[in-house]
Amino acid sequence: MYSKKESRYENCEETARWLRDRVRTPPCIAIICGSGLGLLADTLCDPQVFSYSQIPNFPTSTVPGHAGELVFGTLQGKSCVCMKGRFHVYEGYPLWKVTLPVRVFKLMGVQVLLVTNAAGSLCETYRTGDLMIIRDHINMPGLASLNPLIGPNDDRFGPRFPSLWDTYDPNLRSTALEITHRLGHAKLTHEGVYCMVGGPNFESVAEAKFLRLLGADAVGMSTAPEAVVAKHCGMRVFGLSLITNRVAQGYEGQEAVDHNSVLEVSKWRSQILQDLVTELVATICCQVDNDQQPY
Ligand SMILES: O=P(O)(O)O[C@H]1O[C@H](CO)[C@@H](O)[C@H]1O
Ligand SMILES: Nc1nc2[nH]cnc2c(=O)[nH]1
Repeated sequence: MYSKKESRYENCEETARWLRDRVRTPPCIAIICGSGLGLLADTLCDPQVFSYSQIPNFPTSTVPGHAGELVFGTLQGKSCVCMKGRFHVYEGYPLWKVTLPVRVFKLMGVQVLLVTNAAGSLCETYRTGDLMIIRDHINMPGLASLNPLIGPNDDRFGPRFPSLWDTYDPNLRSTALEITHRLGHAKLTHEGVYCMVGGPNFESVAEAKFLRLLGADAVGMSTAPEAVVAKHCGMRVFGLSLITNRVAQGYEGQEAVDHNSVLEVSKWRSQILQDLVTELVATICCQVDNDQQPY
């Protein structure tokens, strides 16, 4: 799971330097696009696109709906990088690799991470197509020692024992809520707890009931490791789930979920999600790190 050689600071530095040598403006905001939600990246102005396969040390995307491209450009005048496709543990990647892009972004000067995902609803009042602003998460693999911070701690990234009580930035959350009201989406927006499971199977009924009892409002197979690593290295984090399906908590009258239906709902609702993220980016104050620090 953990490889000292491959997860070291110098690898992230090499990738960051490779990108920084090529991008016109280093980013101050990073956006990770969830399943089927990559269209946001197409709205960046003055884009520069890199296929993951070109980038040193980067994994490649293997999941439909994750194009496998890094797009640099500006959104609302802010210098951004968008991951059109993320990495998941179920693809066979170790957690340090799943989260490597976040550390690379940190070394490029990113201060704010916006994470989106497709998720199933466990909360009775959420409907398919709703949005959930992530207030907190339950990192199920993390609780069982599958945590991206396991291994020798490199203090250049962050402390050995980071606190996670305020991982999802309260100011970004309240600003996002205001925006959804302004855009007329208040009725379909919730704030709740995202639970990450390893996947790739969707939940059994008993598992879904168990996760609900634990306090989870939505469940997916990503996001928590990225948020943990971003918080560890001092970034502000905002998380947004698109509810693509209801998770069955009974044995009758439920429709089975599959990845195609997840992608269909993402396509249907991606404009709403894009509008919210775009408006949120407009409110974020951050400075482009133009000097070559920290390397
Ligand atoms: O979390 P994202 O990448 O949005 O993808 C979600 O959608 C896929 C299942 O359809 C899983 O990968 C789940 O995590
Ligand atoms: N684990 C999990 N991931 C999802 N991603 C989208 N929907 C779901 C779901 O119902 N369960």
